[in-house]
Amino acid sequence: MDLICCLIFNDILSLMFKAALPFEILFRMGNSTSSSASAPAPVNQIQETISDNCVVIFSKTSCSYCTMAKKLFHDMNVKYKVVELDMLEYGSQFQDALYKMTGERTVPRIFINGTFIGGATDTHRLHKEGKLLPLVHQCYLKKSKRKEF
Ligand SMILES: N[C@@H](CCC(=O)N[C@@H](CS)C(=O)NCC(=O)O)C(=O)O
Ligand code: FES
Repeated sequence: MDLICCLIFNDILSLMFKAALPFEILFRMGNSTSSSASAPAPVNQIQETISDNCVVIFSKTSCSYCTMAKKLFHDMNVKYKVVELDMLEYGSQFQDALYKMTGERTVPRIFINGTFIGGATDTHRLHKEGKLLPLVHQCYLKKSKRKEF
């Protein structure tokens, strides 16, 4: 799909969703239950999400690169947490926070074991080099060791 078309489509879709969905659902990310006044800053929410989940994909629902990244993990039978930025009222602020944390505000932004590993292209390259699954397994191991104590 043409990238510019994709981006315009992304924005239209995002506006449609924002009009249709109630405020609370749009604002919340993950299991957060706080109201807009007391919601933690995007960077803190991102930190919490990437430390709670071995694989996190910051994505947009209409983005084919994002779909490819999700499919890669799905096909490896690896559970992942997706945050669809175009479904969040403050998705753009999350992208700003991701920019601060990773140097880019593009999607997908993928984290494994709390560490940023790159976008879709980087992730596919890591997979080709046989380096992706070991990163996931490192995280599983770390979490299972924590449970032992
Ligand atoms: N090489 C990058 C390309 C990322 C990219 O250009 N993403 C576009 C969408 S496909 C983007 O995020 N555009 C800005 C936006 O949607 O906010 C990757 O593989 O992740
Ligand atoms: S928005 Fe078109 S591939 Fe990501």
